[in-house]
Amino acid sequence: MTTNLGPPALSATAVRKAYGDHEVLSGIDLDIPPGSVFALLGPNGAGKTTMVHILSTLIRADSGDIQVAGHDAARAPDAIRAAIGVTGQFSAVDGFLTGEENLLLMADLHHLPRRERRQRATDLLARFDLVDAARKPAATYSGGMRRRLDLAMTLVGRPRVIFLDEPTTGLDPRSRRTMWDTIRRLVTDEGVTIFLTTQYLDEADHLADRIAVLHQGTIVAQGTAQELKRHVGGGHITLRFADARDHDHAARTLNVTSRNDEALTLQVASRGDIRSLRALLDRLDRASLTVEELQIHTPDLDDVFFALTGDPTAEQEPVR
Ligand SMILES: Nc1ncnc2c1ncn2[C@@H]1O[C@H](COP(=O)(O)OP(=O)(O)OP(=O)(O)O)[C@@H](O)[C@H]1O
Repeated sequence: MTTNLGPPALSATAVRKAYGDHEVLSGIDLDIPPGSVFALLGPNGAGKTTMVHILSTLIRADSGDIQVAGHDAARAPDAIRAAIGVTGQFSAVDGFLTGEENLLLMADLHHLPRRERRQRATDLLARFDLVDAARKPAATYSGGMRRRLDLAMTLVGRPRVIFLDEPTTGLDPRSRRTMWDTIRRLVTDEGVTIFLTTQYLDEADHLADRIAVLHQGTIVAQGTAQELKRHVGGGHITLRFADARDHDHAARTLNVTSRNDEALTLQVASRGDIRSLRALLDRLDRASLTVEELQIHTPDLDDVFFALTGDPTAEQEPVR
């Protein structure tokens, strides 16, 4: 849910970064409202990690303007660092320490007062469902518990913007769902802004209010999951006929995108909405053609991703 209060939590204008003559980011613009989840999607090597490193002030862009949590990256990188949390693929969890000790250590690093430090650790252990494991070494934790502890440690400093670099890579489906719920709760309960990079399209679909697809250094599409799916197309209806004559007649009557004479199927481009479905069925009725089976394929983020990042067979249409 986008609460859209005040100025953006994060904005980038014309951000460029090159390593030698390899331009990794060629003019990136982003505008992320507070209290929302933003997902940056892109194939390997697209520049996602570079973008996160620039936004979190770990490295500097060659040019462009960046504002995070109201601070300018060039003028006040320390203020940005104080306002953000970053959990990456390399976790900050120390396996020799217990979950509680890891949190207390983090509280010390943030110079929390003595009483507050213990209270914060206790609250976070409860919130991240780690109370039973609090006194056990983190090395004994499952992958999902470790990720939750890592995220809890990030929250010790009460960040306003959190960068999550592939937060569920390597987790089993149930742990991924728990992690998704945890991330969404952070946004609804505390109004933090999440900047997520992921290689999982369903993760972006499930979590993100807005998604940007990064490809070869530029953002080739940006919008809600629904907007991206609508613009890219790729939806179709598959019709299966019992009778070869009906199949052939329908193939000549309808505007088909492909036909299979063995399976007696036809594919018709469609967004899968009720109006176009009714129009299709009316046409079949008027021609007295009997359809044995009908399947609707609505475009998913896979279609979007492949259309934009290089499946040569996919339909392509620029999106903004
Ligand atoms: N320090 C560096 N020096 C030279 N080239 C670099 C450096 N860091 C990144 N690159 C190059 O920049 C490109 C983008 O890398 P980046 O890690 O940002 O991509 P990514 O989208 O995060 O990919 P992945 O999902 O594989 O992590 C790659 O071609 C990479 O080789």
